[in-house]
Amino acid sequence: METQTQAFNHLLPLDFDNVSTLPDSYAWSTTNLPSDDPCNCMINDRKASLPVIDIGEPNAYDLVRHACEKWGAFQVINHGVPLSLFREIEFQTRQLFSLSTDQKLLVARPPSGVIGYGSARISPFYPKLMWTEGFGMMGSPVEMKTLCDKIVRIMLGSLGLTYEDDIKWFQPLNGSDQTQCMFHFQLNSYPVCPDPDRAMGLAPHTDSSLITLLNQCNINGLQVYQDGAGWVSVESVEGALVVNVGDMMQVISNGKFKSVLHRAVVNSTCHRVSTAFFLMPQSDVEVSPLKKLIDSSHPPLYRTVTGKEYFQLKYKVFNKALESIRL
Ligand SMILES: C=C1C[C@]23C[C@@]1(O)CC[C@H]2[C@@]12CCC[C@@](C)(C(=O)O1)[C@H]2[C@@H]3C(=O)O
Ligand SMILES: O=C(O)CCC(=O)C(=O)O
Ligand SMILES: [Fe+2]
Repeated sequence: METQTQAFNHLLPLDFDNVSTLPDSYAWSTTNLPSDDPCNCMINDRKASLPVIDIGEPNAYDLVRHACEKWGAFQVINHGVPLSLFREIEFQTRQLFSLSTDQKLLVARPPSGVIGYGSARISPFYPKLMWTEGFGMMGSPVEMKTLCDKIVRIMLGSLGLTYEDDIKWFQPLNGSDQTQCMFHFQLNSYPVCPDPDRAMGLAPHTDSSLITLLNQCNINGLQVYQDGAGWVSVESVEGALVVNVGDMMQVISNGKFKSVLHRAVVNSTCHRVSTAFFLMPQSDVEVSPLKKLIDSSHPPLYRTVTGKEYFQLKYKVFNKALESIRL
């Protein structure tokens, strides 16, 4: 049973600025754990490169499809989002996290909320605390909405689908009032860590989104899990965005595209920040495998679920959420 203090710890991050040794509550184990145990923070030095795809290229459809089937993620370039926007977002993110803890706690995220300052929402599912602090908000710059529109269009197109014909609820992302998508914008901060090999930035998880656009801000830390290879570092590419396949995309693609298991590790030399845009269905939207992907030899793998129902499930059974809606 969690003590009140433990429960409280899950909510509010440490004041990382005044810590010279890793507190035990933040010390993860690398010994006597299987390599694929989510609590094993062992950093292997395996390098495999996530595909870097120019979405302006004619063969982008095939490259995106292969990456989503094999990795559940890829890096995108020639995406049309100005570098100046990335730099401005990163500057403001660093300004925010450089505020004093008291100031940041003025906008603390409520225990079951998603908006505001606090520790990762997935903290309660792990025995140790994570070396991170985050700030969540709703909404997103129009450039990111447009890019999501482009990327989802390519992902669906690679399966012979279009969102106009096949996902009624996914309307053009240019502000049309029928759209039933929502955007969660997450800022992540990973302060310099005194003992990074025994700490965890953001523990293994899949995103609940359709897709997530992640900017590593030119400092490595993201790792994706690949069967057979284990944890693989994603080399940060200047100006590129990482595209994660989320749980909702695994559902609508009827399992063709895999929601990528990923985590973030920390370092002892620089304060890393990352920014992530989550493209989500609205709470009342019914999400299910797309009809054109179902036939006599490809039955639906998941039952219909609303956005709200899935998020509630995710924060109840966590990494068993997709399994729990399996048909
Ligand atoms: C829109 C969402 C995705 C998210 C849960 C949330 O409702 C708001 C916070 C999001 C975030 C950001 C950091 C990683 C993550 C796993 C988490 O703990 O909170 C994601 C959640 C998710 O994708 O399930
Ligand atoms: O900081 C990172 O590289 C990963 C962040 C992440 O996975 C998330 O915000 O969902
Ligand atoms: Fe994530």
